[in-house]
Amino acid sequence: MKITQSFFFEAAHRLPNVPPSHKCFRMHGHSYRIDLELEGPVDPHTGFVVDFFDVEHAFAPLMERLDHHTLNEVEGLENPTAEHIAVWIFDHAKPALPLLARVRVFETPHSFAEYEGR
Ligand SMILES: Nc1nc2c(c(=O)[nH]1)N=C([C@H](O)[C@H](O)COP(=O)(O)OP(=O)(O)OP(=O)(O)O)CN2
Ligand SMILES: [Zn+2]
Repeated sequence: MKITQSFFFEAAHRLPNVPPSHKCFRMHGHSYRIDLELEGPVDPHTGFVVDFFDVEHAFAPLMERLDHHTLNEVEGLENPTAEHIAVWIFDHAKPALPLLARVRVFETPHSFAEYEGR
């Protein structure tokens, strides 16, 4: 069974490795949406794969590091593309969420990066 929980945060970033003529070379902001997908068996008693409240609690420390921050200043996100943010979130969230199977990072409603840990 798969479950997905979405989180939303605001952050600034710039992409240091695109040409200076690229608009994303300049500092700007996004309203990010993060989808955390967890996969595992349904507990026969609770009916949950994982309680959504527990997912929220486990993800809260990472939200603290991202929400209303300049992502380039976050260790490991010096080049904060959606792809790198997806990997960063997966790697940092996995220890607290062992059933984490996929992370999607939406920079806009119509563009996202997806990472499954490989
Ligand atoms: N493969 C990727 N391509 C781009 C990424 C990325 O992370 N991975 N990031 C960007 C920039 O962050 C850019 O700000 C993205 O904005 P954009 O898709 O252009 O969307 P906007 O809403 O800001 O602009 P519109 O003019 O409305 O399309 C670029 N590429
Ligand atoms: Zn951007």
